[in-house]
Amino acid sequence: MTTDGGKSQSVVEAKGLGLTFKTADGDVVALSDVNLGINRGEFVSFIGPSGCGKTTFLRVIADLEQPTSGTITVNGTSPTDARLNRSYGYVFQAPALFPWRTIENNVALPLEIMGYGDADRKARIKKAVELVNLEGFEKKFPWQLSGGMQQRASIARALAFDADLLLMDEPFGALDEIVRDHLNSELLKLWATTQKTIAFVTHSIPEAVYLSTKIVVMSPRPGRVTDVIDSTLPHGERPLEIRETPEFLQLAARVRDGLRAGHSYEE
Ligand SMILES: Nc1ncnc2c1ncn2[C@@H]1O[C@H](COP(=O)(O)OP(=O)(O)OP(=O)(O)O)[C@@H](O)[C@H]1O
Repeated sequence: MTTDGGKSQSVVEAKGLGLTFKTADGDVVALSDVNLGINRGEFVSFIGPSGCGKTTFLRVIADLEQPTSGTITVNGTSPTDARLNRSYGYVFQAPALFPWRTIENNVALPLEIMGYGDADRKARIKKAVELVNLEGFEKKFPWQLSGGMQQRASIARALAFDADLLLMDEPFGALDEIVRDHLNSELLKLWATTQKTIAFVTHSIPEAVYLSTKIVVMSPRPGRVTDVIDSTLPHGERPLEIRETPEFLQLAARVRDGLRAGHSYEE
């Protein structure tokens, strides 16, 4: 296994990565021969049909699943070391906030676990809450907030300890289109401001194209990467209207072609 000691631009490096789940009904090949690099500061989206291994790949990065073949490094180390070094924040599909804790106390949770002192904790909560535009809602409970605001709170929680890498598993999948648009443009701003590296799972072609500097198209049975598209759109903030430009539509068409090629069934 090669490591770069954290010096290079590479945040995630997967080589020949495979993961087969052993189940009562036999083997399930969730990932097969995945070769992929994510560089520092990139916004990488993973798109593909249900069951193609997107979540599994994120979970391997996060050390929540163990690969059965190949290698993967995170920040130049093993995923286990990266986890112990608090190298990433994880945002789940559902907000997963504790209902009995206020927003600020939910954001505080990882900081409490990590043993940050009172003053440091307060400063970090303030900064994270500002980054997701939730000022004024710190004392509210999750159930007093809309779904979009709850998801912003869980992003704030993932940002609170300032990990360089943000893993986001379909964070806006359950939200309506208008709210999703809004959160997409906020997320881009946040990414441009913080210069984090983001790995983002989605089912939506426009979302993947709008957000990403790189789009990884995956296909199921077994989960493999069928196309890696470097975005030609400007990096950094993008107006929502960019989605009507020929360049955007061309990228979207390429993603769609990649998804079609990976499908073994009719639409
Ligand atoms: N713990 C597990 N045990 C057995 N099989 C699993 C396990 N976790 C995932 N799988 C299987 O591995 C495959 C990949 O699952 P994964 O959740 O990574 O797909 P996905 O692309 O994220 O899907 P979705 O878009 O629906 O979230 C699926 O066939 C799934 O059923």
